[in-house]
Amino acid sequence: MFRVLTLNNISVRGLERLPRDRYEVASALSDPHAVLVRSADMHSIDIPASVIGVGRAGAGTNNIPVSRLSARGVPVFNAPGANANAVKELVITGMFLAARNVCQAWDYARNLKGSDEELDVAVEQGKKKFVGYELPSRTLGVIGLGAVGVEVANAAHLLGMRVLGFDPQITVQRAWQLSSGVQQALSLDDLFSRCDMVTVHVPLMEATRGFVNAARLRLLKDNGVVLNFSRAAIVDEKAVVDALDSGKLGAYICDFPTNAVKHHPKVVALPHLGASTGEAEENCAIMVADTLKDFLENGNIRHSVNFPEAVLPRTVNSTRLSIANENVPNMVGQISTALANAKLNIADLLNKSRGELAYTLIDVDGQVPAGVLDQLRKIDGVLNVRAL
Ligand SMILES: NC(=O)C1=CN([C@@H]2O[C@H](COP(=O)(O)OP(=O)(O)OC[C@H]3O[C@@H](n4cnc5c(N)ncnc54)[C@H](O)[C@@H]3O)[C@@H](O)[C@H]2O)C=CC1
Ligand SMILES: O=C(O)C(=O)COP(=O)(O)O
Repeated sequence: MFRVLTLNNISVRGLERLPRDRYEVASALSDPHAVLVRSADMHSIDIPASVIGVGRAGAGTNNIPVSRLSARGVPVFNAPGANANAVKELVITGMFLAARNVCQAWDYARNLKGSDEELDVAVEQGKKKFVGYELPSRTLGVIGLGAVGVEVANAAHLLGMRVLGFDPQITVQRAWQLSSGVQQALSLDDLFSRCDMVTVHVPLMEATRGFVNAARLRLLKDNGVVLNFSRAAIVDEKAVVDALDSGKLGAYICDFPTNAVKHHPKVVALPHLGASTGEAEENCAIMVADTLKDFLENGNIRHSVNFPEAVLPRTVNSTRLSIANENVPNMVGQISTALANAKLNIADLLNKSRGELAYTLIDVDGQVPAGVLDQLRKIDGVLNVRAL
């Protein structure tokens, strides 16, 4: 029986993928094998030693202590692309909110007082304050061309905007998906200096923290717009408020209502709604539950942010060993020697590495005695051994 601890509400459609006869899933249980999480902060909690896998039903993993878990040989999984359409739709909504001053105009209208005839007069007088612009007259810069960024760039291009993209590590898969009408910016500064609107779709990490800063905002066209549906700290909020106050920025549209920005009249701050659609919640939960199940039951690794992709079909009449280890020389040699000394025959083997970590799946004919597993665990650099 596998025990799975949930730290956030996870869509039932996903949890249904973990059959009750083999899985106990609850928001409070002891010695869990795995954790399912959305945005709950795992940095501040003790993750029990029993945990062998963590699944993020979403994209960003900055709420998870990934390097601490890597050192324990624990893969962290996410659900790449599963909520990208939901985020794209809200980003495009945000562009319209900014271009047509929708929130400020709505606020004006709902606060009008008087008879309907008086309201008509106030409407006709007041509407000139909210004159907007149309998207095809503007240039959008998309920073980060991953699952969300590519969708946003393609949609904006279809709306008639000129679109520039910047992502030095774009994958071949995403480059294939990107509309050929999206032009490449050579650097962040190049992008900012050629755009009216900029939207960020990068993970929060040291390299991206505060990289929408005062110097870059100065490069943007006047009355520009910044959209941030990634993470609050990617944007230097003080610089944004200064730019809003000076008129350099016309609007900041974001998913993070911090005290620094939420009351500003030119800010629209939503309560982290990017992935909050029924469809996205289901997609993410299903994808991550399937991934976690295949890992727990077969040791296969897909969609991990710290481990290599490692998928090996199972051999009949064999025991599967999954071994997480440091990526150092002679690990496979030591592992296969230990198995040979125990007169165990290897039927199939897969060894993959990623950065400082490596992962080995081995199908061994017959049963593997517990003593052999203990020997494998004693090999210097081995982080985790399971027999499945
Ligand atoms: N508001 C919300 O509810 C949601 C927010 N997010 C946020 O959006 C982020 C992006 O999500 P996805 O597109 O699904 O992730 P992704 O991993 O598919 O794409 C991220 C892209 O950023 C690029 N990148 C990394 N560092 C960069 C840099 N310094 N400059 C330019 N590009 C860089 C990567 O090469 C990658 O292509 C997530 O990490 C998360 O923080 C994602 C989903 C929902
Ligand atoms: O997927 C992401 O990165 C998100 O930010 C969505 O977060 P959530 O699952 O809605 O708490």
